[in-house]
Amino acid sequence: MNRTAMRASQKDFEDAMNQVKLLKKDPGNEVKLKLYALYKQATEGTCNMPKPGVFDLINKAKWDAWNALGSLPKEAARQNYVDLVSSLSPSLESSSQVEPGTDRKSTGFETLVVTSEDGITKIMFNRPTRKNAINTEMYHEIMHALKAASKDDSIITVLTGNGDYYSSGNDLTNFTDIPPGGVEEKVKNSAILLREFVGCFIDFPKPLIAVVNGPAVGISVTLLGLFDAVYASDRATFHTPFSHLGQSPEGCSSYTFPKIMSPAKATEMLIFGKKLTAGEACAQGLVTEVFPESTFQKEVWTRLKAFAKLPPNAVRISKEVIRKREREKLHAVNAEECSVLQGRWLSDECTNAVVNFLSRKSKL
Ligand SMILES: CCCCCCCCCC/C=C\CC(=O)SCCNC(=O)CCNC(=O)[C@H](O)C(C)(C)COP(=O)(O)OP(=O)(O)OC[C@H]1O[C@@H](n2cnc3c(N)ncnc32)[C@H](O)[C@@H]1OP(=O)(O)O
Repeated sequence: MNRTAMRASQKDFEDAMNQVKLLKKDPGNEVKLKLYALYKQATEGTCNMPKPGVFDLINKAKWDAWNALGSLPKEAARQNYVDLVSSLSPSLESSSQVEPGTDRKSTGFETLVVTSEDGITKIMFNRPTRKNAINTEMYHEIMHALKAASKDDSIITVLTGNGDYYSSGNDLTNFTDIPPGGVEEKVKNSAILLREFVGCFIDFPKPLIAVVNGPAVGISVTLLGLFDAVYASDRATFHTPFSHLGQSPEGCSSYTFPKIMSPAKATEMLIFGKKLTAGEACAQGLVTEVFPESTFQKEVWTRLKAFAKLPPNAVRISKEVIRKREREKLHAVNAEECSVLQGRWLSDECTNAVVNFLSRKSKL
């Protein structure tokens, strides 16, 4: 069958939407407007929105692109969308062969489920049997997903966990995979990876929201200081046992935590490893609001959907105004924390703690 005779299925269309997020190169504004217009036409039909005002430049450009499609049928728009994405990414057709049972919305990710709807991109940690511990692949995939989310049509981005944990932090088996260059090379590369990873959170341009569905440990806690809002189930706990692990604070927490919760309270968490309940974390300002587990998902997602209806430009510009003064400082803190951690990872204190965990002699 030639392409014009083909009709893209809903599955092809969803695959194409996911593929757009994985594009390595920004396709440029003109193509992005075409994609937007075809997507709206395919999902909602003929443009039925009021024309935005002349000063709302971005939304006016989007409206113009959608309106220009006139009464193009939904099926044709869907096919044109798939064809356009396919022309941007030659690998689309082969990657649409997804293993049975794989969540189609997360095509391309091994450790995450990434979905985008109602103006919200949701990045869900998806290693529930490992308590969503972050292995090297997951560090890379989170960075990839954040970069895609920063450029997509969504208004807000949400991180959450699949299963009973939000995340148990760094996967301690990351310490076991020593390359031919030896442990020094491993430590150096790990510090580069960590710095780049945390940098993605510092620079993220849209509101970043954590939906903390259960216990959070280590780096998954420290990063919360870089989020714009943190909603937690009353089942969640917040634990940064760095001294117990022979390590030191990261994720800019050496700077953000004393500011958020006072130096003394930050000391209890970051040096003495005090585990906070969700209520305590809220009282300290790390968590925005706590919800009962029984209504957590419903209440939080209702609220987030309302946030995602706000005018996109106002939301993005407001985040920039609030965050920009601190960005340079945060990058400097991040660099210093990573440099200190390199030394810690080579210490006997750290080695012993990791060996004890991996040989099942210790748990938090
Ligand atoms: C030199 C190279 C360094 C490379 C580093 C790269 C960049 C790192 C940057 C960040 C640095 C550090 C920050 C941190 O995050 S420190 C915090 C690290 N996390 C932990 O110490 C948690 C360890 N886990 C536990 O203590 C427990 O598992 C738990 C979380 C309290 C849950 O206990 P549980 O009884 O409810 O469940 P359990 O049976 O233990 O867990 C199920 C299986 O999952 C495995 N698992 C859980 N968490 C981790 C983890 N963080 N790392 C590796 N594996 C984990 C657990 O072992 C179980 O597996 P199995 O069924 O026994 O095989």
